[in-house]
Amino acid sequence: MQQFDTVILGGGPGGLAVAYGLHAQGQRVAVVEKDLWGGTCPNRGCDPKKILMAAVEAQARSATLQSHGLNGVPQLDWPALMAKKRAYTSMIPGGTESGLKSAEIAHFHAAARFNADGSVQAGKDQLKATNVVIATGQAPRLPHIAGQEWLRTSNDFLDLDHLPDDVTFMGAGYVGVELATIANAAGRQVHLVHHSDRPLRAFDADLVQDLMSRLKAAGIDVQLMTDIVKVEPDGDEYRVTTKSGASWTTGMVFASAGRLPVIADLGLDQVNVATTTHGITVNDHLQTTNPHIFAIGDVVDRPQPKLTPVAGYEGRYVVTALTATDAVDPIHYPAIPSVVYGKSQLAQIGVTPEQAQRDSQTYRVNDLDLTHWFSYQRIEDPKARIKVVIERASGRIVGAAVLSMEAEQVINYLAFVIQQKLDSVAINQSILAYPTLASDLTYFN
Ligand SMILES: Cc1cc2nc3c(=O)[nH]c(=O)nc-3n(C[C@H](O)[C@H](O)[C@H](O)COP(=O)(O)OP(=O)(O)OC[C@H]3O[C@@H](n4cnc5c(N)ncnc54)[C@H](O)[C@@H]3O)c2cc1C
Ligand SMILES: NC(=O)c1ccc[n+]([C@@H]2O[C@H](COP(=O)([O-])OP(=O)(O)OC[C@H]3O[C@@H](n4cnc5c(N)ncnc54)[C@H](O)[C@@H]3O)[C@@H](O)[C@H]2O)c1
Repeated sequence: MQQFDTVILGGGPGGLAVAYGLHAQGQRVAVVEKDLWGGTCPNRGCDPKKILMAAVEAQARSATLQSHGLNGVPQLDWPALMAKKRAYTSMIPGGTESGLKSAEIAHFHAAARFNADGSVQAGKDQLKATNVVIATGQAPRLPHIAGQEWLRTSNDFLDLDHLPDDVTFMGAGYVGVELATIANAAGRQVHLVHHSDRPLRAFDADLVQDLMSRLKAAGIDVQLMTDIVKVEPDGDEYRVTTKSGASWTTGMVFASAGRLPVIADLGLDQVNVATTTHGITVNDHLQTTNPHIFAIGDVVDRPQPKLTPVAGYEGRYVVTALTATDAVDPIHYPAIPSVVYGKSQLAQIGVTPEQAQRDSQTYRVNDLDLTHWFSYQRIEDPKARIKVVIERASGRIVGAAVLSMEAEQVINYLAFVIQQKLDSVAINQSILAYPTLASDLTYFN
């Protein structure tokens, strides 16, 4: 039995934020990881996806500038791109582990599980701690259809030696839209199949429709209101069949129909930790139904989007909660930006235009077509639009939804504007380099 102040289950962005934070405060901590040190984001999520996306973005920039004195659109070389991705990801687990080693943070490579006495079993090691933090994340959900065993996931896509000529994505959420965009840019025939009429449900419906039009214009076969019911081998390929009886052959089918919390094998019932189908139940101090066990990041059942910066923020909150001498306030989140990356990026933050329309006494919405604004005309962005939500009483921006090739930058500027409660007078106090995206900020409200 080894004794610690805090044991952390999961060595992803959430768990590592807790481990380093508590270690810096002088706690004896141990972190347990069953698979790849670093977790989903740097190994098989955000970072590898964004490495592939760099080539997609460069290709898109070249394509739109064909009428702008540029000749020729570069082609994606999948093996070379994958080699670049692997050069990055292959270093992550070792680099993360050696970081823990040099910080002298105890770490165990094993699937952790609670024992009935509340200790944590990590392989042959039994770890006893005053508190435990669960940060075990989510894993891809495989829909229950005939031929489920033939479905691949984002983990497979992001490490494919060979990308088939024709691929199908089942589910048009973040993962489906982003990976479909990459496969399409690599010159593959792509089917993006969604079961309802509302892909990317958390985002503004008008802007999602604009994005779907962009995906279709790029040649992606977007099928809404379509249920895939069967996948079966057909020679070297797979045959996909829908509920309406339509069918086609495709090289690979990827389940991009959401992710599920990793909770099944943790022995949570032994330690009185309640869960729902969405994850671990926590209060507004991120404490589970067992007061000595906390949970953070993708594994928790909370309404905040499941994103790396959110996992890190929750990790830092738990560090404060476990080291403060006085009682800490409930967790309060700043406005959280989310971005669906691609040739056209879709981003959102704060009060949504839909919420604003429901409460039009409090908010107004500026729906601006930015396509002909200099910043977007310069790069020949085919469609740039922003809906800015403004609080009537203060005149301040409190939310926005953006579609453009530059949305990831615009949304981060707006994150500062919203967080710092800047009104247009305050923004005008700064001299911002012109002509840039930042210098557009004063015209949004
Ligand atoms: C394809 C894809 C793209 C994404 N892109 C973005 C993006 O662009 N931006 C963004 O912000 N977010 C993105 N995300 C989401 C982001 O990866 C997650 O929000 C983030 O990784 C959550 O961190 P976490 O620490 O909660 O969980 P994870 O990173 O999933 O880490 C949990 C860790 O716990 C380990 N574990 C599980 N069970 C046990 C056990 N019993 N014992 C020990 N260890 C265990 C797992 O192996 C894993 O390493 C993406 C996700 C995917 C899948
Ligand atoms: N850019 C980013 O920040 C980024 C990128 C990828 C993933 N993520 C994170 O990972 C999480 C998971 O992403 P995701 O795309 O897997 O999930 P998601 O929940 O965003 O989307 C899955 C979609 O699939 C649909 N669906 C469910 N069952 C289906 C079926 N049988 N057939 C067709 N469609 C079906 C759902 O209605 C949903 O719209 C996201 O919520 C996000 O937090 C973030």
